[in-house]
Amino acid sequence: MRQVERAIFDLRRGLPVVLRTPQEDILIQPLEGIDDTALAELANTAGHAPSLVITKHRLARLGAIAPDDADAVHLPLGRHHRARDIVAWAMAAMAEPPNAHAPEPASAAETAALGLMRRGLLVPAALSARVDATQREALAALIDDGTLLGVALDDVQRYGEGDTTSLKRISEADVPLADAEHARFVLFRESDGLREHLAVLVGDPADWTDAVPVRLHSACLTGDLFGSLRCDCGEQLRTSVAAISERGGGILLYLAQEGRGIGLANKLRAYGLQDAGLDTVDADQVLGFGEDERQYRAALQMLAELDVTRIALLTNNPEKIAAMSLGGIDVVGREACYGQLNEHNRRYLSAKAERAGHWLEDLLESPDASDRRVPRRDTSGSL
Ligand SMILES: Nc1nc2c(ncn2[C@@H]2O[C@H](COP(=O)(O)OP(=O)(O)OP(=O)(O)O)[C@@H](O)[C@H]2O)c(=O)[nH]1
Ligand SMILES: [Zn+2]
Repeated sequence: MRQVERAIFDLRRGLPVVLRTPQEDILIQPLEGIDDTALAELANTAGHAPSLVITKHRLARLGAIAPDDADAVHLPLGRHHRARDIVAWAMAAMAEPPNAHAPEPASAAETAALGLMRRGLLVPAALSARVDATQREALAALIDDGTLLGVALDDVQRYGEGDTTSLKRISEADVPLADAEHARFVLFRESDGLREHLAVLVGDPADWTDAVPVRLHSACLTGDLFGSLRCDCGEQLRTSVAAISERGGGILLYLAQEGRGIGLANKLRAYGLQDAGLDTVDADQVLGFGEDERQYRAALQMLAELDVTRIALLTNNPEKIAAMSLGGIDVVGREACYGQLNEHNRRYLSAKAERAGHWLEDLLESPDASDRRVPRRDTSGSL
């Protein structure tokens, strides 16, 4: 599995990697940062022009449908195609590849490669080239001398299942907070080392109520740390810690899911697209992402490790409740958790309500949004 982790790092550096099957070798290169030289080199190493691999979300954005509901498709390219155009076809708002309406389902290797790129927080779009028989020996030499990394497709497909991303409890300490003086931070690391998540334990677990108040908070560097007005995250973070403390203690899970799981680099790209007129869901789709790429496996593992099985969630997001329930957690209560509405985040919050079904009506319809900042007991709804 370490080869797979190395492959993610090579892809993040913009380097091609070779996915190997008993029948063939496939060269994969992320589209981010590609230029004409790299494009020509890829074609020469493989012995022919590559294809462009994009997700079904990107294809939908181009107005086409993936055959057989495939997760990804590939579009053959010619040697005359330029890197700049190909990059635009994969991730610009208004650019359409010439053959978008005749996509072929991506091969297993191509689909697996996009999975690695997501794990590496890259735009899920790649160049792929099946290595020609005439080039196989030369390619094997490049792998042998360390120029290229070769990874078995089998390993890539098994990666991410089970053990590779299971959490280890690494370290912990008391960290008194302005909103909860009695707080303890417990850090967990995914076993491949790529992501770290925090459990912030508020109060003394012995005093917690039977249904432990829990907030699942997805990281938002811009909002949590800098107080960005584009979203409501920073205020949700602070008010939920205060609310948990007021309710006798509980847990805030700070999840490494920046940008709904697409990463900070892509969130900033998505912000650029939103400034050009798209809403938060469409902007992510332009980049090839689904409307919410988050998974809650880490949260479930942390709750299990902390021996918590019954919770009251502070959230406006029905998906979080569904994810916990599906994972075997008894969600016995739900409480709203609002930030403050302002002219910069109104559109974002409206899109969350309208497109993703978040329960934000009270906030969006409030004549004076500022009275909605602190989550209150009386807003708790039945499930
Ligand atoms: N892709 C993308 N992510 C965004 C955008 N604005 C905020 N985010 C991210 O959205 C996530 C918000 O997470 P949470 O605060 O857990 O919120 P939520 O899903 O709205 O659910 P609740 O707050 O629990 O109701 C964070 O990871 C932010 O970084 C955006 O415009 N695009
Ligand atoms: Zn935010």
